[in-house]
Amino acid sequence: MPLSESTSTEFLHAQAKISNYIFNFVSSSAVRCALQLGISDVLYKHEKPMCLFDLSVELSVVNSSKISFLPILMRFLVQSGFLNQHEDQYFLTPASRLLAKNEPFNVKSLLLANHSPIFSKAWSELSDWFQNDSLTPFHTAHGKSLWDCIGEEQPSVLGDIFNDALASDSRLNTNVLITECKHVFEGLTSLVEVGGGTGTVSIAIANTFPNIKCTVLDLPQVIGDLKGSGNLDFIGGDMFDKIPHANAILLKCVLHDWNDEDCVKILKKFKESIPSKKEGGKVIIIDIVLENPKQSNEFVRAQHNMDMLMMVLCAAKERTEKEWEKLFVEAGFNEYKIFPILGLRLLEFLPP
Ligand SMILES: C[S@@+](CC[C@H](N)C(=O)[O-])C[C@H]1O[C@@H](n2cnc3c(N)ncnc32)[C@H](O)[C@@H]1O
Repeated sequence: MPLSESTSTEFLHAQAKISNYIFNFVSSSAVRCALQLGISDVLYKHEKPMCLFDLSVELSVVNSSKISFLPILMRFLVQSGFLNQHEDQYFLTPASRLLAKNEPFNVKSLLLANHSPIFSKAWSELSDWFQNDSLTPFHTAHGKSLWDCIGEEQPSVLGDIFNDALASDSRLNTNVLITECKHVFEGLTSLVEVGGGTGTVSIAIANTFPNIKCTVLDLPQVIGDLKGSGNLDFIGGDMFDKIPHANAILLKCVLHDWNDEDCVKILKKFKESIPSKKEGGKVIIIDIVLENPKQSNEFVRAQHNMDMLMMVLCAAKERTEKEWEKLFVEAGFNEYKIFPILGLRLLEFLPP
C-alpha cells in the first residue's frame, strides 16, 4: 500500500527513533569500554588535549590493526557528548571527567556496578517478573534479594563496588547538602543516618557540625569493621528492628528501595525514636522527587532511569511529590517541607 508523503516522513523519523532505542546499549557499552581502556584517566593525567596517536600509546593499544578502530570509538564518544574534540585533539567533558579514577567526585563504581552480570541478569528477567509470582526481578534472576546477595558473597566483590558506587554518588550531593541545606542541621545535637552505607554523608555532617553526634546504621555486612571517631559512630543493625534515639533521623536514597507498605512501617518506627516537633524532632529524607516524564532533560531522564532500576532491583520506585505526601500522611507525620539539592530533593518530615 503506498504511503502518503507525510506518513512516510513520520515513519522515517519513527525508524530513526526506534533504532536509537534498540541501540541505546551502544552508548553504555562505549562508555564502559572508554572506562576500561582508561581514556578518562589518561586525559585527566595529561591535563591537556591529546591527539589520537599519543592517546593510543598511553592506552596500550599497540596492535596497529586495532589502532585503526580507535577513531570509531572516539568519534562515537564525541558524538554522544562524552568527549570533546578540536581538530585532531581530544579532551574531557565534565561527564568523561567523572569517570577518571583520580577525580574526587568520580562515579566509576556506579558504572561498574550497573554493568555487573548480577545486575544485567536481573534486567533480563523484567518481563518474566511481570508474569510470575517472584518478589522482584532480582529475585527472579538470583532467587534472593539484592541485600542477601551482597551479604552472602565472599569475598564481597559486588558489595565493595556497590558500596563505593553509593559513596561516589553521595560525594557531590553531600557537598551541596552541607552548603545549601545547612539550616536543616543547625540546632541538632544528635542524628542517626539509617542505611548510611559506609558513611560518606554522615562523615561530612560530623565534620561540619562538631556539636552533632552522628551515628550511621546499616546492615552488619555493610558496616563490617568500620569504626567511628570523635562525634561519629557506626552501628550494624536492621532498621526494621531497632533505631537508636536521636533528635533527627536521616535517610539518603533508602526509601526508594522499599514499597509503600514497608516505607510506612519504617517511618512509623522512626517516630518512636525522635522527640516531638516542638522539641526539634525530624526525619530528613534525601531522595528523588519525580518530575513529569514528558519533560526531557538530563535530570528528568536520570530520575526515570532510577525509577526503573528500583523496580528491577527491589520492586520499589521513585516517588512524585503526591506519592511522598501519601507516605507522610499514612505514617502520621504533621508537616513536611521540600528543598531542592541538585537532581535530588531534601524532604523534612516533622512529627506531631
Ligand atoms: C541505596 S543504598 C543508600 C546508601 C546511602 N544512604 C547512600 O545514599 O549512598 C541503601 C542502603 O540501605 C541499606 N539497607 C538495606 N536494608 C537495610 C536494613 N534492613 N537496615 C538497615 N540498612 C539497610 C543497604 O545496605 C544500603 O547501604
